[in-house]
Amino acid sequence: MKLKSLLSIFTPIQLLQASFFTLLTLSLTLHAVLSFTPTLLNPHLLLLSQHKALLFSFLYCIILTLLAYLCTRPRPVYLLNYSCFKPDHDRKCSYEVCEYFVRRSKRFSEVSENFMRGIYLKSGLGNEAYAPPFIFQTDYEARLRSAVQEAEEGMITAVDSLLSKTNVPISMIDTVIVTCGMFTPSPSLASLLVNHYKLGDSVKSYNLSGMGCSSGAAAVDLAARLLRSGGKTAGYALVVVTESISLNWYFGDDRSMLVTNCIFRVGCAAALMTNDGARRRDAKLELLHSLRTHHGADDSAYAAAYQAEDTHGNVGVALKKDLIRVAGEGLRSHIKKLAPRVLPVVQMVNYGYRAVMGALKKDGKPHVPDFTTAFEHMCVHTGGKAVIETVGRLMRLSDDLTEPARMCLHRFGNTSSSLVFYELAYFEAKNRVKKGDRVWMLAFGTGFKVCSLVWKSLQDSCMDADNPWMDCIHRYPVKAW
Ligand SMILES: CC(C)(COP(=O)(O)OP(=O)(O)OC[C@H]1O[C@@H](n2cnc3c(N)ncnc32)[C@H](O)[C@@H]1OP(=O)(O)O)[C@@H](O)C(=O)NCCC(=O)NCCSC(=O)CC(=O)O
Repeated sequence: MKLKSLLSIFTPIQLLQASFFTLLTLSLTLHAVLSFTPTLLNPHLLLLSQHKALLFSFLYCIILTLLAYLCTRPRPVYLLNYSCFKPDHDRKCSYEVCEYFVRRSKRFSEVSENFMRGIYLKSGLGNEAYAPPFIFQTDYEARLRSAVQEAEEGMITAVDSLLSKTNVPISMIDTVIVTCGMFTPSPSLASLLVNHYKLGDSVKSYNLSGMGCSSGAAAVDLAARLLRSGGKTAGYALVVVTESISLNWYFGDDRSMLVTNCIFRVGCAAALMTNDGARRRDAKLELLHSLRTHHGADDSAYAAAYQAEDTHGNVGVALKKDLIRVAGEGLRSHIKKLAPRVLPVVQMVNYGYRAVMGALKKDGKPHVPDFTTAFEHMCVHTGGKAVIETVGRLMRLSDDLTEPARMCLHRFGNTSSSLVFYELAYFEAKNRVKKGDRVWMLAFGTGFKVCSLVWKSLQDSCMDADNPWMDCIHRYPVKAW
């Protein structure tokens, strides 16, 4: 660690110059030693003296390789901590609340009411996921005000909680990234945070939108890239992953759009990331890999989840039935890229061998490597019952491995891009994460994107006081479907 921080003071050119100088000094020293040593007394030195050119080239290569490794190795990025928003108890959206809202709003046909009831009952959602504030208003009208309220409540609560846990002064935050897929007010939600916390004028803010449920992973990836490119100075990036579903409630009769109403619920997570090596001992996780694959060049993948107007002009997000196939295809191609980065050598060799044999036999059955050898914990995308089932089937994951995803869907619904943090919180609430464990977060997003974050745990986890599972973890796991 000390050597690394010492080396980071120099530019690569200076390091190269230093390596030449070291080589020259070494050569001269060795030459002097060999010239003055009685060769008969030391046969090893005699051998070296006869192959000086070889020896020096060898030494030179070693030094250069070492320097190249140290210069190009990405700076570690840590997740200091994170917080998940848990709305008030009275925002719980039970079956009765849904039924009451749907009937009283008088905005749906009887056929649509029956369809939503059927989907809701089969969805895997329990009675405790949270609805947006407007559902509890008497006029049942979603307005800009309620959408801002929904986003603001989640962001401020999660960030307040995070800052009090991490003891990082506001003044140290130099980057703010907010991701919110479907709601883009002006000024942006990132600016809302800058204003609320009175952040300094040098803060860099980024506001991502329209990127679907994988944008939480994309925001973490962006934060890591910014922190790594920031040179030697220690930086702190606040990443807020939220969604505001108020203005995206669909009032119409298109079935694929009605599915959205049934599974999306309120959620938000805030994470503080840093490249400050001095905070390593306080950090929860270190980011080992991030991988994003975009499958939007394919028309059916692009259209799998799509915001549009229905035939009567009502705006909604259609979750096409084809989404499940698209997610499976995307995942297959994603893990081909992920495998070489994370799998142990033995698994990789086995995977390569099976892939070659499969291609020779042309049996059309792609071999899926055993990712349980690469990760101790998996936060599988909680996009919906069928999404979890597809990931489990495709990757041959046991029910134990998809348990956190199923429980997350049951307790919080599809909270969009923040869902992987709710899953991490589940692992922590169950005290399952130990120091050194590797955690895989896998998220899908409209577009169609597949994103992976691979973390290493830096400490044995325990349940933080603000863990969203705090008051209910004793009841989980339950049978969700
Ligand atoms: C909706 C479900 C809970 C339904 O559960 P089941 O599979 O048990 O039910 P089922 O297949 O019998 O379907 C019940 C009825 O609903 C219809 N149905 C199901 N899915 C439909 C859809 N997407 N569009 C239109 N109709 C649909 C079926 O045809 C059937 O109608 P009939 O009875 O008439 O035959 C599940 O299919 C599911 O989880 N789907 C995936 C949801 C999804 O797309 N999630 C991704 C969110 S997007 C995301 O996470 C990423 C992002 O936003 O970026």
